[in-house]
Amino acid sequence: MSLKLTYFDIRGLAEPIRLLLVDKQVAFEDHRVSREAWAELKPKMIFGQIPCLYSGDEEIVQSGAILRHLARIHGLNGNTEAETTFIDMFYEGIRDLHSKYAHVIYTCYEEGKQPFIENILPVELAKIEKLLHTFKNGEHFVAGDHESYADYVLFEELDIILILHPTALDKFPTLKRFHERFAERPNIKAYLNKRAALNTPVNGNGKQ
Ligand SMILES: N[C@@H](CCC(=O)N[C@@H](CS)C(=O)NCC(=O)O)C(=O)O
Repeated sequence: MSLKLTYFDIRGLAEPIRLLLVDKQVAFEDHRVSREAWAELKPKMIFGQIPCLYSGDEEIVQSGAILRHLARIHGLNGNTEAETTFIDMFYEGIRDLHSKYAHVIYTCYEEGKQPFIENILPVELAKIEKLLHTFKNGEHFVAGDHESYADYVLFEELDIILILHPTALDKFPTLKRFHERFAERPNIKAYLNKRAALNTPVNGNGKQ
């Protein structure tokens, strides 16, 4: 089955999907559209937005749906209903933090960055760290012993938070260790090195 992931040449909402595919060594075309090409493509998209994963004849949009689709296929969606529910819950919690992050990045970076770092980030990270302790004390993966799609989302979120505020995880040792461990996974590490050389922007407006 041929796979093509269409998104802008930024990390944004596609990056956890790319990380999952790279880590699991799933071959895919990493199709990055320019703003000019996007004007033509937009009307053809189901919700007028990307990322879009083309899987054979199937066209899948909505980043969460893409992640869960891949998670079901590659065994990254938990082994029991309770695990799957926990993974989804964890994912949605990170999405909430990401919405707050994206609000600052896209609407009020200059005046909003510092208040976000001081007032919002510690509160949100504390909740996520607490939840990460649920299985195996957070020493392995979100769902305990085995990987899930939420790991890729958590890693990317922590990674971009560290760009915004390099000491953000200093008071959150479990999150910090998770981030360090995940970055050392061989396929992830190779991808991160390649990405660093390309200097892929984090967000669409150049703010990070
Ligand atoms: N809920 C969607 C949101 C997708 C979205 O906001 N995509 C943005 C890029 S991050 C986009 O396509 N922007 C261009 C546009 O709306 O014309 C998802 O999770 O995939």
